[in-house]
Amino acid sequence: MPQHSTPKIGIRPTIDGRMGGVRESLEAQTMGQAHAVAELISSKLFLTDGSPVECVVHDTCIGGVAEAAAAEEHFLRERVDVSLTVTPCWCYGSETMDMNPLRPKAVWGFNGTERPGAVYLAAVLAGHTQKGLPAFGIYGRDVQDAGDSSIPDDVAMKILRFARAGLAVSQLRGKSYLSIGGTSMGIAGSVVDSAFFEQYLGMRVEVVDMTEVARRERDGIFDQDEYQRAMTWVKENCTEGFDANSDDKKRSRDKLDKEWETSVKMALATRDLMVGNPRLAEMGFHEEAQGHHAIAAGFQGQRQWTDTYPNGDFMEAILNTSFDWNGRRCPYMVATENDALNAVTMLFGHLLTNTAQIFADLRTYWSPDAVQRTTGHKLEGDAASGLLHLINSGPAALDGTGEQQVDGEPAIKPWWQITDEEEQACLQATTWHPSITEYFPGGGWSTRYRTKGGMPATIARLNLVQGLGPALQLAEGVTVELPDEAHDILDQRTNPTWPTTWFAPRITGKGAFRDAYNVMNNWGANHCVMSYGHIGADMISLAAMLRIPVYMHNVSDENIFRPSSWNAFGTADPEGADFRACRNYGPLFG
Ligand SMILES: C[C@H](O)[C@@H](O)[C@@H](O)C(=O)CO
Ligand SMILES: [Mn+2]
Repeated sequence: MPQHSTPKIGIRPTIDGRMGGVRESLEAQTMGQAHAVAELISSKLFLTDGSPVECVVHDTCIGGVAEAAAAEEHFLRERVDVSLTVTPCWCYGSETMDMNPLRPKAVWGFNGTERPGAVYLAAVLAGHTQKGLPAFGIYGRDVQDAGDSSIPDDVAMKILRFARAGLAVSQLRGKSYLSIGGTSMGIAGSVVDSAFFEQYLGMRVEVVDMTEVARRERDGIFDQDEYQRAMTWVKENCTEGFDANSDDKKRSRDKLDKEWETSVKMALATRDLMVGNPRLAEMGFHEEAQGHHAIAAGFQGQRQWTDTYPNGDFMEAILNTSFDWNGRRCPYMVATENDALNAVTMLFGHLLTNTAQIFADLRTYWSPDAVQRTTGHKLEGDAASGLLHLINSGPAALDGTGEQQVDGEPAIKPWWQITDEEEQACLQATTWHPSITEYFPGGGWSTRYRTKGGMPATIARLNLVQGLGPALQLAEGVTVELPDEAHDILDQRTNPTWPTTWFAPRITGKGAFRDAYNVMNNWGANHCVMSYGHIGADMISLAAMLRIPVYMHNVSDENIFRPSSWNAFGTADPEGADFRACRNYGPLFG
């Protein structure tokens, strides 16, 4: 099996190059600042496999171009895909700067006045702006004393936001999106655009026909032992719920049992197609064992597959979840209906948080009046402006039940922080139902749950706009729990065999956030992704690194952190400036 390296963050301590007093007096402080930043990042940030993020501090301070070149060679050897330059003092701007065009970069200039770190920061950022190499500038609000080795909170917040976004870029780069099948029911997001993946994400698109999944099922090309274990686990942990089909559309028990078997095999086959499996090599399937190096995938399903075979609901739901019969593990990002643009949005959310993502249709905006008319319930508090109904067959991770906890509140956690009890609670809050035969003639098992209320969450969507390119939209808000009776009335109007999340966007009174109706009305497609937490600001930093403008968000101005050159495209209207800056720079890998 091929081996792959993990991305690292490079720390560049830059220094005033004048020897004979100035440089020597600053060496210890500059190196100390670099190590403090490395320590901050490695103690707070983790890769998706749960390992702490490694930082590479260049072994010498960088006082001029020879040392800058040595740092670059060092970073290329170590797979440093993200760089953070730190300094407390004046340094020679264009001689010390990181000029690698693909590497997201930031500069922290110490806010002190004994030595002019902020003057260097401004000078080097001017260089970055002038040369078309955007860099994030970090300048603490309050002056620190020369000997102060601490990292102020506002600086730490920006360092971590930059690092999270930069690591997301580096984890995308070089990977594949695996399109299993083609376009589903005319959904534009599943018209997979290779050029977008290549130019904006540094990824490639791999395509396999859905018949490959059928072949693996037919010929038993999956780990047979694992399959047995998975079936036992499913019988113990996946509780069957009601069959919502009319009597003439109900499928026989024998057929339903076979659908379970196929569903589990589909999960094994899809995962192996994405990331490979050494067990397949032991069985003689050496090519299959390698997989497609996919960090995300999509399964067309509807209609050609689902008209004949069980749908992808179990496969998508379980792969997107943070655990299965093998215990807790990193969730795979698998989009239903092969909606590649939602898959990318899931990837953004996942790489920024290490958590499972909720893929959903944005089915309905329920106004307070409509809810009151149909249920008698009055929406109040977070829901006063109305609710968005997130629901879809299949791919919403079981983590979306909200049965994990942070500080006693419903949450979705990185897979390595989830406890046995929380895993069990997610499974128990979920029931599995025979899919609706009229929609899915080939059958399959759909998940049903109801997300707990009170979770801070962000919904997002990447759209492709002809003539403009990609554009991201997002809305921070909170999940809402309706009283049982009201929930049931609204749920029964839809497909009650699918998971439901009631989401209330945070209303700002401005633009698309005048009210919840306008959030729905301005959504760019049929799908969205819900991520745990308020991650809009992190998404905005990530989008800027990739030169993807964000056209609708409710993140407050103080939390927006983009490369400093964005300011030169206009400061009064940051949303408009973002479009101009992204257009000016063009796609990162294009
Ligand atoms: C069953 C239906 O075809 C649904 O899958 C459909 O409404 C969608 O999810 C569209 O995104
Ligand atoms: Mn859908």
